[in-house]
Amino acid sequence: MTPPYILAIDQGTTSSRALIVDRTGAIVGLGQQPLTQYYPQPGWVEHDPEEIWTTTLDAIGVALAQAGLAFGDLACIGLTNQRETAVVWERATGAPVHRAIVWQDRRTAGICEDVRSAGEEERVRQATGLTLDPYFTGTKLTWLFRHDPELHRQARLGEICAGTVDAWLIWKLTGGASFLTDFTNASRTLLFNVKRGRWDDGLLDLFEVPRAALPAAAPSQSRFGFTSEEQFGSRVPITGAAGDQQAALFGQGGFAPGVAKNTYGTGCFLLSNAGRKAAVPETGLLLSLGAGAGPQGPEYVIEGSVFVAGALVQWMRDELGLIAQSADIEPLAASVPDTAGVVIVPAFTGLGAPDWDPHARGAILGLTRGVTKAHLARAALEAIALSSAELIEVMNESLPEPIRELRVDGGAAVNDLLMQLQADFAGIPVLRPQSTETTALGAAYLAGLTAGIWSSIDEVAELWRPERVFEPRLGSAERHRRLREWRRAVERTLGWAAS
Ligand SMILES: Nc1ncnc2c1ncn2[C@@H]1O[C@H](COP(=O)(O)OP(=O)(O)O)[C@@H](O)[C@H]1O
Ligand SMILES: O=P(O)(O)OC[C@H](O)CO
Repeated sequence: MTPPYILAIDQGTTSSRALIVDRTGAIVGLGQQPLTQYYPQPGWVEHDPEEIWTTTLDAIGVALAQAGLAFGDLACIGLTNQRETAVVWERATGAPVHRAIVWQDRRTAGICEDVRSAGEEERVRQATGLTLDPYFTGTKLTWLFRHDPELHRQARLGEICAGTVDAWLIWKLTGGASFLTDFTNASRTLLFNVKRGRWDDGLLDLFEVPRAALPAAAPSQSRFGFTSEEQFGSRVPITGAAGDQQAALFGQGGFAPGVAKNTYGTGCFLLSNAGRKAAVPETGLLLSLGAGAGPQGPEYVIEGSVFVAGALVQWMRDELGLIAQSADIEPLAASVPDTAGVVIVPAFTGLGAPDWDPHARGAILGLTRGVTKAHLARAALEAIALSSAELIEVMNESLPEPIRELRVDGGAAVNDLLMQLQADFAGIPVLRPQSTETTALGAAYLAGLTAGIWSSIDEVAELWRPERVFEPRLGSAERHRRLREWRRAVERTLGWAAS
């Protein structure tokens, strides 16, 4: 253990985690607490904001105990979080007024369609870099305010705070002293102008979100305040914050254009550093702000988000009972040489990039009498790899140079078969770093750079080391055949739930 120590908080969709990172980038303590998922109606997904906070606190306690450190031993804190999820609370008391509406929640598909019918899609896309989809925070706030006019009135008066999970946790960590969000999270709200780097008044009007309810936005490497002495016994500075996918790109050394990473968690998030050019892709991908924004101005990322990846494995485990643990999918899938023609499209919550169809629903195609659960397991891993491979092809159209290698992380990146399938279907090497905790490391690097623990990006870049490289083994013709078959399968799921 090499001091100083950084606390990296990684508040994810399914769990809250805390990691203690030392000067060498080693993880010397780790705490993790699962988070309850609420599904009040089909297509709705909620979290309890208080539980987001208490699980975070518990995870911090476990991480510190494991490292043998006290809270006061921490030099600084870096925060990273599930993005887009909307949290609304009372400014006076800090009490949440509603459950958090999670990024996966589809309840605002109708609101998105109304905005689209009003001809506003292109204006929204050019200002925010995002597509009109229930995924993003903006329409979740529209929904909350429409459903509670009194809340809307209070929000206009500045009595309500509305933000993403980073804003909520910064507020809680600082005992209500800081109401701040970072640029990367703000760039996922549909309310933030990514070209101007500020909230967009026209979009606030369009989505009926009062400016008085929103936090101030700051670059990821900023001073976000100090922890409350009353709660923690010490004032530790929060010196970095970023949405988890931008943090992961940073943790993967994605400091310059051309580096791409894919995170395999609940969903899959493919991000590529796009440098300082703010061109919105035309191909169903998103333009967002990157964590590397510094004094020279903002840095952009191009992103393709797949909503369901590891969640498909979870579904096979929890709902179908095909496996006992997520890791069991690998030997089961490896017990057969192919899927026997089965293709699974896990459009459980609609489809993200590049189709953006909230009405798509999942399908298992190509079933025959001989299909076993092993074929289904293999088809599940192939679905994760094929959806990402297709996104790489699409992303290449928006990049000056095609992606040459893919850096990977996230809970499902430990799956060797999945990584091999990814290399095969993408046709490029897949590089898995020694530490797949790149999201938390990204937050730690951001915080440590601001606090002066590392003096430059170059110093941080040296901490990234590959653990294993998966080389592509599939011929080009077969690879293209599989991608075409995947596209045919996806097209069968589009619009399914629309009528
Ligand atoms: N060995 C494995 N093979 C495939 N999927 C896995 C494996 N281990 C975990 N997963 C999946 O990875 C996801 C957890 O990854 P994680 O990065 O912790 O997710 P999140 O940050 O979205 O909560 C779960 O959906 C789980 O099913
Ligand atoms: O919590 P994760 O890792 O599933 O990531 C969630 C993403 O930020 C959603 O955009």
